[in-house]
Amino acid sequence: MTKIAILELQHVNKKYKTAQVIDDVSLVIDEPGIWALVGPNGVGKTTLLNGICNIIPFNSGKVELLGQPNDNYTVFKHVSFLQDNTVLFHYLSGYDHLKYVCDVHGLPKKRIKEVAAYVGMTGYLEKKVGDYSLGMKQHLLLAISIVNQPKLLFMDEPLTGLDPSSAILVRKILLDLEKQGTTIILSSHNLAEIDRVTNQILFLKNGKIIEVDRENHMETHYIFKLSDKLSGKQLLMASGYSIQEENGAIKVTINESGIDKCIKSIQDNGISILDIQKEVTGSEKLYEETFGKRE
Ligand SMILES: Nc1ncnc2c1ncn2[C@@H]1O[C@H](COP(=O)(O)OP(=O)(O)OP(=O)(O)O)[C@@H](O)[C@H]1O
Repeated sequence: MTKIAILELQHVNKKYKTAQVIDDVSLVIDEPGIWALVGPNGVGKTTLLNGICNIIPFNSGKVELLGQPNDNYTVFKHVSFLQDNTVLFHYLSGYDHLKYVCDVHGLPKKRIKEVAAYVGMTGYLEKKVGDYSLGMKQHLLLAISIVNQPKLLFMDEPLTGLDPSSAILVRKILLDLEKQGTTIILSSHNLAEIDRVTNQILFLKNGKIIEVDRENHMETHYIFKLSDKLSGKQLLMASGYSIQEENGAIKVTINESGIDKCIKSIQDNGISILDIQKEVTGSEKLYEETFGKRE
């Protein structure tokens, strides 16, 4: 039996007047997971997502979502798209928006409060959207896009206007959804957040998709807080580890496979590890290699 792709693009094109924004793009995603769609301002990320979700027509080419053509609207029972906040109605409350979407999907009313609590917007659910801040609108957009527990979720800049704690919450929600089997394709300029949620990046450049598996390019760092920073630093340097000092902690750049040995060598020298945090980086370097340095 042939496997049904989660998302399949066949030779899609989009031209605005003379500008070929999407140029003969083909892509198959057939494993669940999170993909980041990345590229400089104006490169065509929103155009691509809008075309995929049939908000605007491509000039040519074919799109299939969960094995169905994207003009078969029944597929949108399982596919959601978090667009920018211009899709919201200022004279309606968050509750009104969610009620409408629940009615469309045939979901019970209790789902409204459930999803509002999950995205942290219970406190302003009844307020009119016209009185929402940018971040509050973003929470509502997120609630709308996940209320139906989609199998495939497109997100255009889901982190816009979010304070750090909201960004952390969104990260948790993305990882929860991924665990539940939702495939997420999100456009974002926030490379540090992307590093925290996925290895899989789709760069958009000159109308073409460049697929990158960051696994081969990522760097793993462990940030140690030690009982004796100076001795720890000397020990790690003498053992040949690549280290940096950062806010009173020592950051060691090391493969995951080498971390146990590193921890043991610190402890064997009588130094206590007070805290240890893992950080993965890599997409910024790849971005610069693909598009040049950001100003
Ligand atoms: N309706 C339209 N008519 C004409 N040109 C358009 C239209 N919509 C977008 N464009 C142009 O297409 C290009 C891609 O725009 P798009 O909004 O898709 O980029 P983006 O990668 O999402 O940008 P950003 O990161 O700034 O959100 C831009 O040059 C933009 O000016």
